[in-house]
Amino acid sequence: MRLRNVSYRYRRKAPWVLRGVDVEVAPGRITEVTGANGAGKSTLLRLVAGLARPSAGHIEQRPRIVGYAPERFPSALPFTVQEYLEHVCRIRGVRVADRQAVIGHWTERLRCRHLAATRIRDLSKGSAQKVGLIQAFLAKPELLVLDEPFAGLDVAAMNAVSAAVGEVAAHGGSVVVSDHQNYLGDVDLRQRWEVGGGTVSVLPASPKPREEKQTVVLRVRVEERSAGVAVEHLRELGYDVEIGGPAEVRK
Ligand SMILES: Nc1ncnc2c1ncn2[C@@H]1O[C@H](COP(=O)(O)OP(=O)(O)OP(=O)(O)O)[C@@H](O)[C@H]1O
Repeated sequence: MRLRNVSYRYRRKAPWVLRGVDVEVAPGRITEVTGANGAGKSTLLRLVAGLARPSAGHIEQRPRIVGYAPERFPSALPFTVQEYLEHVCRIRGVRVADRQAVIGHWTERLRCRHLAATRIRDLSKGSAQKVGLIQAFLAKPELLVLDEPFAGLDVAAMNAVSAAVGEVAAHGGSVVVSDHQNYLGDVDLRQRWEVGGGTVSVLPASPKPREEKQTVVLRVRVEERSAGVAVEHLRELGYDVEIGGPAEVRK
């Protein structure tokens, strides 16, 4: 997908937010978008996702299935979480037979399955943010556009989102994400777009220095029959998991 000489302003005669942007989004690549407040990052992401049309220039070869999560999820929606996600599955063409499994997978992964019957307007800010992210992942996006996805999330959810972003790219999807918290540090970033002064500069993503993180080892005891599920969840959250045999567990 390519943005060719794209310019954007919100109204005729309003100041240009972006001028002559020429950038490419390649399959399997994660692009991090940075820039000061008000530089035009959200505007650029909406153009990439197809939610705004360029005032000049054009966008070619946008993938068909686009997942987009806005910076602030519109939490006044009159649905429960389950109703909303079913609705999204319907409009995104997720097969009827797969819908419950897909919704279950993502709500489990982001630890909000227990909120299925809660009305979206009654969710906490972080939980609403999770639902906003889940709807972007539901239909296996070929292009995933996330605007500050980590704002307001707890650490487990941040790890889960970071891992899910890596998976979309590993399956050949393109990902464009603004992340001023630098939380995407552990995924394989390929390029960075710096938005400023109405233009977008393409920079190689400087590999983030891997900090020596302090780690601790936790022993988690689970029933043998639940072990597979527990290991799967922990690995999805990005934790290193070693499996001890029954003798070791009983100690
Ligand atoms: N709906 C709108 N109508 C008119 N102007 C807008 C609208 N949305 C954004 N703008 C203007 O466009 C410019 C870029 O805004 P944008 O939200 O894209 O920046 P941003 O880099 O995402 O900022 P932040 O880091 O604060 O989220 C700003 O000057 C903003 O005031």
